[in-house]
Amino acid sequence: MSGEGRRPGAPGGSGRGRDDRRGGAGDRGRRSPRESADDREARYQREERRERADRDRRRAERASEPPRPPRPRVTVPRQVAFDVIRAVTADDAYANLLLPSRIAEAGLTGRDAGFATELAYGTLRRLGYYDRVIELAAGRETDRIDPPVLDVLRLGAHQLLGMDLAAHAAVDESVELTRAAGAKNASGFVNGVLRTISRDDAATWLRRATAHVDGDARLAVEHAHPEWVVTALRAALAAAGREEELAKLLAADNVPPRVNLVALPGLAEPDDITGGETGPSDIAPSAEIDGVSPLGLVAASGDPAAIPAVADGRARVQDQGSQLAALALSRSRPVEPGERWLDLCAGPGGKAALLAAEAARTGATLLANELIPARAGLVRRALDVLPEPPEVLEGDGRRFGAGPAGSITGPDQFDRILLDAPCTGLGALRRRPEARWRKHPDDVAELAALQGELLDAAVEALRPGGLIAYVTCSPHLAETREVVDGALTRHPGLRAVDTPAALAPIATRDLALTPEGDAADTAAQLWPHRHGTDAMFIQLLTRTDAE
Ligand SMILES: C[S@@+](CC[C@H](N)C(=O)[O-])C[C@H]1O[C@@H](n2cnc3c(N)ncnc32)[C@H](O)[C@@H]1O
Repeated sequence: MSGEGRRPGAPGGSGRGRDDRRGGAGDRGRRSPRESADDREARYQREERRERADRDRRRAERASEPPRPPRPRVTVPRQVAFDVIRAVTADDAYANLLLPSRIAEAGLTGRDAGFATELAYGTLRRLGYYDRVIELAAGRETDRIDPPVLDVLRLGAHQLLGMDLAAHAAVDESVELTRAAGAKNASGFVNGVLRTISRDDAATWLRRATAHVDGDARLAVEHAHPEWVVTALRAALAAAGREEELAKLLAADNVPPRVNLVALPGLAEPDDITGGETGPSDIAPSAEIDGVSPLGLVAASGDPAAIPAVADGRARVQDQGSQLAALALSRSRPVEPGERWLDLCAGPGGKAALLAAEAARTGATLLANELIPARAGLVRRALDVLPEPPEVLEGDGRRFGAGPAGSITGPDQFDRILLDAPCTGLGALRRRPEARWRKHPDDVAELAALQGELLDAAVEALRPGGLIAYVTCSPHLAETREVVDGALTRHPGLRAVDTPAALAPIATRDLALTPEGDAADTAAQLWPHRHGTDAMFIQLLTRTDAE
């Protein structure tokens, strides 16, 4: 029979018999001893049809099954965020400097870039709070957890409690991250701790973390600030008659600021920037006029760096509190042609650029000084957009005035001096997510001493009748009012100028700087929760005598 020759498995063919191959299981392949060759062939065909049908059914079943969950891999935004957090906690990197370059290297854009940013910034901002939750969930102190594993847990805790992401994605990817970070043997621990955290909601964990804690210690846990910072902010608010606003201030520190822009006078007008100029990005970048500075805008869509005026340096990203600080110096009294201005601590040059533009349009001359050469380079770059960029000196600001031998300018040289002093930056915690955990109370005393010496140099370099703006992006009293009080005591000819009154006609709205009934307060303290700015402190001072 022709069929037998073609089918290797058929009896009498070249291969083994079918029954042998099947091991004789079941009915299939069983034949009666008296089966004819035709019957056998028919049976083979039946079996073959049945086998084919079975195969097709199995294939169809496989196709209709829900896809098996792929082995969780770490998504790129999570990996980028973890790498940044690691660099911050292990190598003291600055997240705001590192993250943009890591996002660009990973090719993240749009929502993915925003996701990586929220993961990294949100985790770093609330680091102290997440550590408290991790201790409760793990039943051990965080300093007994391997640092890379602790960072995985912090990132996981933020996804569960700060971002409300799906627990399985947050937990599974954290376990993968643990392996990728070379801590494979801790993956069970990470899984267990994060599953414990995921069993309760954010409000429950907050209640647990703040149980038996009161006062500033409680606010510190609740708003993820070190306790000493809470206490310092309470004192600063109290000095401005606003102690009851402490919780609002702490909450504002945890909200990323809007991107504020300044239009440099004489080079760009705020109206030009809102006027539909389009750049190369897919979402047309735009900005709208808003905020407390007359030169200020707020980025509304797209990448602000792609706004043409920003791309060519005529407009800059700058906090509007910083804008008001520079304008308090340049606009609070008329400028006499030929005035000499000094920016004593200019790096990286944000306020110097604004002052240089103001000087250029009023006939004054600006000199900028910066201690750190690399930062002096940034100042030069910031000033490059001006037709005649001001000179930038490199050196210690304490060399100005009639200071020690080596004084470079002698006394009574300048009509206006900006002293935007090196400080703790406790007023800019919104934009530097890890900063609050890096500062130490000891930093304050050291900086306050330097601030006092720089202010002495500024007083000596100021001509009688001239104007100083003493500015810090910290509201800490030891860096603000106490430095000013010290200088007023040391320099009998120095007078505090009513700074709230000076700012009133400059700002776009009533800043309500002076607390009710305190007409004697000459300082201006801005606040994130009240003004949408960093907590800039501004004190104008003048010399009434020839010292
Ligand atoms: C708060 S920042 C100034 C910010 C700047 N005004 C701006 O708007 O971009 C203080 C600067 O003072 C510099 N600095 C620190 N000690 C200094 C000193 N002894 N003399 C001069 N500059 C100093 C720091 O390097 C830093 O660049």
